[in-house]
Amino acid sequence: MHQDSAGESPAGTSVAAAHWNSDTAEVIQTSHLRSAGYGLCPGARPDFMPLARSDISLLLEQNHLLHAHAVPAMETLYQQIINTHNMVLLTDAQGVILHSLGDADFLEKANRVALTQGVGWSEDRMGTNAIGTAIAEKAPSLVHADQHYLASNHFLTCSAAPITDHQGKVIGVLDVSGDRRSYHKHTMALVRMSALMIENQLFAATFEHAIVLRFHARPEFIGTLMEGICAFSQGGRFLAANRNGLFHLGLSLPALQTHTFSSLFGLPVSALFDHYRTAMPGLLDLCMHNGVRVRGRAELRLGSGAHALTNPGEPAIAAPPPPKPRRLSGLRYLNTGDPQLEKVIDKVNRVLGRDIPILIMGETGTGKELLAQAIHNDSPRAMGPFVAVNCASIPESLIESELFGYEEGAFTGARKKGASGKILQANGGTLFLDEIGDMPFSLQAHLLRVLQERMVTPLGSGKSIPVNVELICATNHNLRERIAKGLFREDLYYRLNGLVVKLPPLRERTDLETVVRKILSTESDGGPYTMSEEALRLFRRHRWPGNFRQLTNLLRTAIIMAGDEHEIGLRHMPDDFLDDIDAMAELPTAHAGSPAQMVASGANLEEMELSAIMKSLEANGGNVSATARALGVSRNTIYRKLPHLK
Ligand SMILES: Nc1ncnc2c1ncn2[C@@H]1O[C@H](COP(=O)(O)OP(=O)(O)OP(=O)(O)O)[C@@H](O)[C@H]1O
Repeated sequence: MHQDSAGESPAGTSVAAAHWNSDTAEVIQTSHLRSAGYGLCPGARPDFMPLARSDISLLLEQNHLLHAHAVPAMETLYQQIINTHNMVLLTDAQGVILHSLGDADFLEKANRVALTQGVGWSEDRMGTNAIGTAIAEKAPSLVHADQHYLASNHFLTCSAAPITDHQGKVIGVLDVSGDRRSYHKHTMALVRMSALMIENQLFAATFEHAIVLRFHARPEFIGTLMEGICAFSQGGRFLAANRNGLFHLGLSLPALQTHTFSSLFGLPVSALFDHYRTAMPGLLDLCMHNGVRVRGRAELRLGSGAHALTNPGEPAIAAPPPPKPRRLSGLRYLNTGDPQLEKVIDKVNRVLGRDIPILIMGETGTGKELLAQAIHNDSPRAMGPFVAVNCASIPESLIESELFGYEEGAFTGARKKGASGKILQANGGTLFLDEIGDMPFSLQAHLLRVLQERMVTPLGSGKSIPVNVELICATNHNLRERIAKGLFREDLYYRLNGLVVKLPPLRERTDLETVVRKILSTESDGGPYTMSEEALRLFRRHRWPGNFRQLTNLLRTAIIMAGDEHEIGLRHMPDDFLDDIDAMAELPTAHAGSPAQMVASGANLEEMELSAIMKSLEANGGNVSATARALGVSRNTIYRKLPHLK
C-alpha cells in the first residue's frame, strides 16, 4: 500500500487510506508492474504534449456522441465539487482528455498543461493513474498521491470511472482530479453515478428504432439511475441492456441475446401495445424469467425521439411524424446559479408529475422552450413524446388541423390518410404550446373543450379519441391585458395557469459568466475558449434584447472569428453588437421624466430630444439602428447625439 509521509493534512493520504482495501492495493500494485513493463521510470518527466489542434478536432468528431451526452453530467458534477481545487475531466477510450471543467488554480503552471484537452493519460504514457488504470481494469479507479507511478503526479488525487457502451465496451472515462489534500471520500461515488448517468443517456440515444423498457422492482426507482433499461426489436427480440438491466436480469449479455421480451418478462409484445392503447396507461406489472416481479414503463422509439407506445399495425389515423429529437437537458442542467431561476426551478420541481398546467412567461429568447423541454425530461412522462407547437408561427387557417388533426378527405388539400394532430402526437407525454397568447380566439374554445374533456375529435371525424397530455404553455404577452382587450378567453386562461413562472431576462441574471462558459463550451464542442475580462465587463452592462438567442449567436460567431486564439475579446465581436455596446456605454442610468414633466421643470427642446433618444435606446436595448428607425432619424444623428447623453 502506498502511504504518504506522516504529517499529511487531515484531508490527505491518511484519511484517504482508510477507504482503501486490499483489493485496491492489489490493483495499484498490478498497475505499477504494468507501468514498469512499459519501460517507464518513476522519476521521469512525463510527456504533457497535447495533440495538435486538428487532431483534437478529429477526436471530438469521433467522440461526438460521448461528448454531447457527457457535458451536461460533467456540469452537474462540477457544481458538486466547485471550490474544492478539483477538475472534472472526460477522456476517450484511450485516455486522451476531450473536455475539462473547473479551474486549474491549484496546479503549478507546469502541471496545469497535464490536465488539458488533448493530453493522453493512458498507463503506457503516464504510468499508474486513475484514468489509465480505469481503462486497463475496466473498473472505477481511485489513485491517490504516491500511488501514482510517476513522482511528478504525486500531488494529485484522482477518481475515475469508465463509461461503457451497450456492449460493455469502454468508450471513455469520467474523472475528478485535484490536489491530493482535497481528497474527499464521496468523490468516487459521485463520479460513478455521473458515469452511469452518461451511460444511460447514451443507451437511450443508441436505440432509436426499438422498444425500450425501463424497469425496477420498486416503482419509485423507475426514471432514476437505479432503473434497469432493456431494448427490444419491434418484434420483441432482445437487443441490449444497460448496466443495471443486466444486474436485475442476472444473465450475461451473450445469454440474453437468445431471449425475447416474452421469455424475459412473461408477456407477449402485443400485450404492450394493448396496455398503451388505453388513455391513461399505468405502470406495467411484469414477472421476470427468474420469478421476480418488477414494474415497468415501455416506449416505442420510431426514429429521433420517443413515442407513446401504440400498435404500429393498426394506426387509428396516419402515423405521426417523429417529434423533435430529445435534448440532453433536465432542470438541473439549466440551473447555473441565478437565484431568480433557482426559484423557478424549485417551484416547477414541486409540481412535476402532478397534472398541474404550467404557464411560462418571459421575453423572447429567455429559454421558455428549453425550460418546457427540461420539465418534460424530468417528469414521469419523460419517456413519452414532447411535442412543441408555436401558435404564432402557424397560419391561423392551419392551426386547427395542426392541433386537432383531421380525417381523410376532411377538407380540400387534406393529406390522403389524414393526420393525427399535435395533441394526439403528444399522448402520454407533454404538449408545449408556445406563444399561447397568439392562439386565434375562435380556436380557444375548442382547445378548452379538449383540455376539459380529455378527448380529441379530429376534423371531419365523428370519433372522439381519449388523450392524456401534460400541458405547458408559454407567452411573452400579458395575458390579462389580452383578456381585457377581448383577445383571450378568461376561462381558458384559468385552465392554463396552474403554476405561473417567469423566466428572468439575461440582463437580470447573476450567472452570466457561467452561462457564457457553458455556451462557449457547447458551441465549440468543448474547445478551449475563455472570455476576456473586458468583454465580460461589457456583457454585464449590455441589455441583451434577444436574450439567450442573441448571446448564443454572438458567441458562435466570436468562436469562428477567434480561430486559434483561445481568449475571446471585443475584436472578435460583430460590428453591430459593438455599436450597441457603445450606445449603452453612453447611457446614464437614470433619465428625465415624461415630456410634460420636463416642460414643467423648464427643460429646453434639446434636452427633451436627448431624453427621447435615451428612452428609445433603452427600449431598444441600446440598438442604434432600431432607435434610429423608431425615432425616424438616421443612425448618424443618434451617433452625433450620443456624447451629449448624460
Ligand atoms: N440556459 C440556456 N443556456 C444556453 N442556451 C440557452 C439557454 N436558454 C436558452 N438558450 C438558447 O437560446 C435560444 C432560445 O431559447 P428558447 O427557444 O428556449 O427561448 P424562448 O423563450 O422559447 O424564445 P421565443 O419566445 O422567441 O420562442 C435557443 O437556441 C436555446 O438553445
